[in-house]
Amino acid sequence: MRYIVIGAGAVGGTIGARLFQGGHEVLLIARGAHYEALKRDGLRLITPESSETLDIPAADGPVPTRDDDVLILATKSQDTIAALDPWPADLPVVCAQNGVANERMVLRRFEHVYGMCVWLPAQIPQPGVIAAHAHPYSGMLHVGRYPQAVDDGLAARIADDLSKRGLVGRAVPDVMRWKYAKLLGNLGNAAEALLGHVPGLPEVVERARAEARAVLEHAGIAYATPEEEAEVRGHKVDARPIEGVDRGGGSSWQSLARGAGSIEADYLNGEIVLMGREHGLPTPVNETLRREANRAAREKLPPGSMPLETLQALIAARSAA
Ligand SMILES: NC(=O)C1=CN([C@@H]2O[C@H](COP(=O)(O)OP(=O)(O)OC[C@H]3O[C@@H](n4cnc5c(N)ncnc54)[C@H](OP(=O)(O)O)[C@@H]3O)[C@@H](O)[C@H]2O)C=CC1
Ligand SMILES: CC(C)(CO)C(=O)C(=O)O
Repeated sequence: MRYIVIGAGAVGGTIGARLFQGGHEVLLIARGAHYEALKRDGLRLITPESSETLDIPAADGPVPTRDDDVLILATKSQDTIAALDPWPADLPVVCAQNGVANERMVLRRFEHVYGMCVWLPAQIPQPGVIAAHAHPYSGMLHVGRYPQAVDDGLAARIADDLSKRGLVGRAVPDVMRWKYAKLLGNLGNAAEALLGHVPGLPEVVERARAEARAVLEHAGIAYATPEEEAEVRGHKVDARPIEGVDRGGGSSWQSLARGAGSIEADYLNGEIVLMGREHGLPTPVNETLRREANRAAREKLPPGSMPLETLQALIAARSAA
């Protein structure tokens, strides 16, 4: 089996590197300066304990495919459709992304779709370099068929392959339940990106999560419980410092820091806004975070550019509207 990692950035680069170290055939798909560096110098994987350069094949677009290829999609959600467009629809696709919208988007064109719940803090400190901040495992990955559990053996095989080196893979029958739980966590991404690490951040994040829990409950959507998540916490897949690498924040923070011009908020806070609208529930906190994060990305503002009081006032105005 060959793993083709589409969007070999922070998450895709780590997964590709760990699979490659585990002895699997891997092809990284990247673009721009990151692709040029991967092609020229190989992928440098830095962890809290080690730094290793890996000579993993890379391409900057689609290649002739084989029957035993598996596509691991690791772009931001807003890039899902464009990134998959050139690839043949008969290949299995694993959505190694946050949010809960990608699998359904992908299922429109691809028949064999798998979700992956990604607990894996990482970043691209410079082109060609991936910093994987958790240790001793770089991450924990729950994987399962979407929309329903079909025991075709592939999820179990992928979980085994991931577990060979530096990652914990788990095949599960209910991957979206895990992804909804992770979505609750990622509602803090936009707030962190907008505010930076100010003392008022946890309170804003908790308000966004409380709003989301009410929406999920109303919609009858189950998500993994904190008790179930204990195994994830047990593997300590939270970010640790790496000497010489500054990890300012999570993936949305990184989008602003890079001046990427887009951010994933429509698929994180925006998912709660969408469900709130479908079920007639107000979601002013998530709505404000979604809108303001998009504006900050569009205007290429750096992380932490919004004062807490400004955000609180915008949320209050939205709540009163
Ligand atoms: N970073 C983290 O710690 C974590 C991230 N996640 C989730 O994982 C997913 C990926 O995030 P992350 O790894 O941070 O994102 P990154 O931006 O680091 O990596 C995504 C990569 O995909 C590239 N890309 C986008 N479109 C294409 C395309 N059409 N062809 C080739 N390459 C493409 C991007 O290039 P370019 O920069 O040019 O756009 C970028 O290099 C997101 O859903 C995120 O929420 C989950 C857990 C932790
Ligand atoms: C949980 C967290 C913050 C881990 O890095 C993440 O999922 C992200 O950065 O998007």
